[in-house]
Amino acid sequence: MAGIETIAVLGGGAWGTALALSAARAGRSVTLWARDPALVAEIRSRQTNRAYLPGVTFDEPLTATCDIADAANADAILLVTPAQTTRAVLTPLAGLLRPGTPVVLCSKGIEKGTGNLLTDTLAEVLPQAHPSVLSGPSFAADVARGLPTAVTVAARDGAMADALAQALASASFRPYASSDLIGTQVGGALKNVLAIACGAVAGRKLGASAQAALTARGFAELTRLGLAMGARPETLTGLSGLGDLVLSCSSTQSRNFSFGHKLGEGRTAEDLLNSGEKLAEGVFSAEIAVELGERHGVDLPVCKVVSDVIAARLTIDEALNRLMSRPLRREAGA
Ligand SMILES: NC(=O)c1ccc[n+]([C@@H]2O[C@H](COP(=O)([O-])OP(=O)(O)OC[C@H]3O[C@@H](n4cnc5c(N)ncnc54)[C@H](O)[C@@H]3O)[C@@H](O)[C@H]2O)c1
Ligand SMILES: O=P(O)(O)OC[C@H](O)CO
Repeated sequence: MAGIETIAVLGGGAWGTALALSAARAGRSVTLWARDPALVAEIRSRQTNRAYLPGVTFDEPLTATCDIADAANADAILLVTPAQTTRAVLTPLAGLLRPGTPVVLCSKGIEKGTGNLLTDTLAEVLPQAHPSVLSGPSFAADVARGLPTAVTVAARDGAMADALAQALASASFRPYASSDLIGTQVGGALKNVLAIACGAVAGRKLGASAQAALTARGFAELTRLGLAMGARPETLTGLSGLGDLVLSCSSTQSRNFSFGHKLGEGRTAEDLLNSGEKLAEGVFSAEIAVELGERHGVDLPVCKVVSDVIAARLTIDEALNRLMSRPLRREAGA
């Protein structure tokens, strides 16, 4: 397999910019596509992205463009826009992408309306692409600053996953290759929903014991759904599953945890969404995760209460009562 030298990153937000910087540090030639001409101008003139990565000056030069056609000929494309925009962002590449080009989905979510994992959407829009996923415990601000990070990079074909890991690896960024596309995506999508639940527990001041219990029971949900959908157990206990769950369920740096924290303090989801809160993917994935669970015959009680709280069908206290009054059961057979 030929080496991956040129990389196009689609998405000029926090994670897209951080991954572009990280790939440049790894020695790749990187083009960042963003839809906002003002941001592209800022990157070209100042090598900064002050709105999404305040305080970070790029240590490696990035080429920026507003024309998505400039991305089509790269050896690999990283898609890093919000999960619900995946279809719209990929569609213009349909007639441009060379067969076999790896498209690495770096967003974490499930497509509303279809219940698709993002690789299913990719297969519908760009069937010629080689489907790949990057996920794991990694805050954009940490990666942008070159703090040590490890992630999972999965591709349909293990040799492609190895090539992508090789291309993205640097002294501070360590990808582990995998061929489990399903497991890698289920972990990233569900941890966002579960982080909202843990944030709400913290915001409602229910205690560290409750937060740990919810993290563990959340992991049981993530595992049940992942296995029912065909994930490998070792992926679910790896970086993109348990690793990312632990990070997001314990840190106020997580936007999903932070969103939940504000719910716990009494704000409503509608109010938060209307007041320009930062992107919290779990808000959009919660309901569809519950639907996926129903489709696969899997019970997801924590995701269900998160979905109900977001839709204002339940208060935080009612959610707690619902979880605590469920019939007792054996832990292993849950
Ligand atoms: N920020 C992180 O630490 C982090 C880490 C890992 C994964 N992720 C995932 O990466 C994805 C993106 O997150 P982010 O942190 O970069 O979000 P962000 O809010 O910082 O940036 C999102 C970017 O997407 C752009 N965008 C929105 N809609 C678009 C559209 N229709 N077409 C083109 N561009 C559009 C916005 O202008 C913005 O530049 C999410 O799925 C998130 O879960 C984020
Ligand atoms: O800020 P969050 O909650 O979107 O989390 C960012 C990353 O997904 C953490 O791995």
